[in-house]
Amino acid sequence: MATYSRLPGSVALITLQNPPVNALSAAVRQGIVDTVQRALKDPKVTSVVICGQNGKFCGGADIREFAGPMLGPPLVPMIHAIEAVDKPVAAAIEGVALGGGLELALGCHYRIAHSKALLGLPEVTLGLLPGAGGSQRLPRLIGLTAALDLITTGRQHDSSFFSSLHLLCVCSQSISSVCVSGQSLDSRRLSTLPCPCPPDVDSLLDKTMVKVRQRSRGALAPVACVQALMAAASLPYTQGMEKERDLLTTLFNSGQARALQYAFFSQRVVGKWSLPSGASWDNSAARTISKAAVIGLGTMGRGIVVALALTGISVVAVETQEKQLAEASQVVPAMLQREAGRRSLATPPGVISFSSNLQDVCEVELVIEAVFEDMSLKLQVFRHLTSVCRPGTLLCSNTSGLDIDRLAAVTQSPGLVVGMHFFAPAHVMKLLEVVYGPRSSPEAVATAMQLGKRMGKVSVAVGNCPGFVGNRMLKPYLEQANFLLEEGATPQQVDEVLEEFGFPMGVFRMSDLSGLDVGWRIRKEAGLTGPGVESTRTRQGRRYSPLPDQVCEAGRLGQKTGRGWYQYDGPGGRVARSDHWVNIFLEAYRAEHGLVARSIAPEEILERCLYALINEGFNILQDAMAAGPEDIDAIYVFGYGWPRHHGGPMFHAGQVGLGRILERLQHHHHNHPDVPHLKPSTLLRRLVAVGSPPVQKWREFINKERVHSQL
Ligand SMILES: CC/C=C\CC(=O)SCCNC(=O)CCNC(=O)[C@H](O)C(C)(C)COP(=O)(O)OP(=O)(O)OC[C@H]1O[C@@H](n2cnc3c(N)ncnc32)[C@H](O)[C@@H]1OP(=O)(O)O
Repeated sequence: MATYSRLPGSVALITLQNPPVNALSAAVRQGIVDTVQRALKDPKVTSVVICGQNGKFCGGADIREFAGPMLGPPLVPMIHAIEAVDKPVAAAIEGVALGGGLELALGCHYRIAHSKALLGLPEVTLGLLPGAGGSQRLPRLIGLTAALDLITTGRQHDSSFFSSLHLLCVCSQSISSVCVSGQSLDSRRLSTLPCPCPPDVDSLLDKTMVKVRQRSRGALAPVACVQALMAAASLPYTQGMEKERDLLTTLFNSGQARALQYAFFSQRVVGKWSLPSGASWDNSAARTISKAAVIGLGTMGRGIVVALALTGISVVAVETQEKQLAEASQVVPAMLQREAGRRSLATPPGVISFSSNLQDVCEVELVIEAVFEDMSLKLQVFRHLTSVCRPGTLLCSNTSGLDIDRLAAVTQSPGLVVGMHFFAPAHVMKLLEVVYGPRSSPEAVATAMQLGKRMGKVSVAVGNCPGFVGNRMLKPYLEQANFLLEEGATPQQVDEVLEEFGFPMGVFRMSDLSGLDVGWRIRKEAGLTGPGVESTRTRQGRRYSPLPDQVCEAGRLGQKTGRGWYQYDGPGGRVARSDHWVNIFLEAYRAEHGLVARSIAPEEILERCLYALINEGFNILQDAMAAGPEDIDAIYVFGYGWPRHHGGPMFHAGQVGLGRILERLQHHHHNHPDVPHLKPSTLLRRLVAVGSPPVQKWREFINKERVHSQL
């Protein structure tokens, strides 16, 4: 709703009230319409100020309402009516003015903001465009070039940025009242202004279109944003608004908008974590960490040190190899400085001290071990840590899939051990898997989750199983990609299909980037390859492709060696080019194993890779290793490049139709009975059997099934 009050004198104050962010729900819109009318009718009122309750102007349209029928007064005519009134209306912005909130402010005649306010038009991130006149008013105020950047990226900025664009005036005190009166409003109605465009407007629009298409392949909203701004640049306001409306309608009805809105809420759902034990975010206290240590200063360790220091935590960075330590003590401060500059931090970074002595961690509150991915080495480190650290120190491992419980077992306080699985580069990537074992205490999980949040990560609590959630699902995906090569595909064909779907990189390019030796080592440890293992295509009772092992044996470890599934311009090169060697190698491999290459349709490539991955997601939910589909989807969107406009693998499954996924998995499993990952999971079957409920209902269904022991 919106409340109305008359300040002493002649100013009417309208306050938006819809906690927590004063989103423009039907009730708020109705409140605005009513209170503006009241201000207009009151002869004593000469000007109007619109503000938001609790120090927040407005977080935009109420996203939760998008799923239901449209109720209450629509935004566009409401804002238009405000712009048309003949008493001056000012938006007094504190906290946030985002999306529809900023569009409302753009309909006002004046905008004044607190210096710390955050403004932006993030609709594109929800699969929409600023469809309440924002795409037409903003470029008229700040010019086409700046508006294109803001609207197509959805970036948010503080008020000093916007005041430099003459969008608002900034004040440094809390806003209690603003009064503007006595001036002509003609030039304050943005819809009546021309749109300032650069001389090479067509080239600007073309270049932006190419850029947005490259940035998020297959995403509709950024393209629609550019089209709306083209209209602003070339058409009168009224026709521009018609274009805006048509584009918005198309976006609203697209699956992409639903997927992106789901992604918005899943990011928030995962913060409200719960464990099978009943411990959860609202009943578990977290410790505040001010001093931490990182053990191992390879690529991951260095990134973790920077991520911690950026939050103001003092870090003891330990590396026992002198050469590595010397290199890290040069590189890490530079990384920190660069990242701190990029983020223009409010908190000064924490102090980093480098050491080669594990003893130096004795005073810290939390340790993150990031040594080489080798269980015996990690066990040795944990035994040492438990003897040198103060009782009560939290011991975390950055393992990407090893058993947290085995590490906990060698410590004096297994309850204080959790996994903190970062993604490379650790100071940049948003995802953090917080891995709890059966003995991890709620306090340890809560602390790791909160620390992740402080570092700006999307932290997801996951159970302790090989590969946890992300890498466990990646395994069947990689496996299918290798099988497809055996059957006749090339790495480029597979990658193109996945990139067309929206992944920034296909599976083979991604493997080359990460280093092919990572998986090779894991397969050796699992006894799947290496000296003494017979070179067959069935190992440990299931189909196995030795292709990636043989590529490694040829010394091709990916980008770092300049050769992998592709060739690069020397070691460390980044541009992947197809390699004749790979084609000859694949032909020889097929001939050796009596395989006849067939032409494989893109649909089969996509289905086998994605549905095998999705099927493992269902197994993970069934095993209670993730609390709900949102957890899996957040992991894939923030850590594995899953295109956000497809919501995440589990959401995508719902959009494709669970019945269809089941039917295709059955089909592929029938053709490849020796591939257990293609066998449809029990949970998927159960969901189809009860009529394929929407993804938002799965959590409840799984919990019920578990109670009745159906899973
Ligand atoms: C016709 C088309 C015209 C207009 C279209 C739009 O306006 S679309 C909406 C555009 N606005 C946004 O995209 C802003 C989304 N919100 C945010 O970015 C952040 O929530 C915000 C406002 C910066 C606050 O961040 P903070 O970290 O402080 O809180 P949090 O994100 O956890 O949010 C708190 C709870 O508020 C819910 N929420 C936030 N924004 C909206 C919204 N616009 N509509 C509905 N609900 C919103 C959020 O889900 C949290 O609720 P919870 O129950 O805890 O999940």
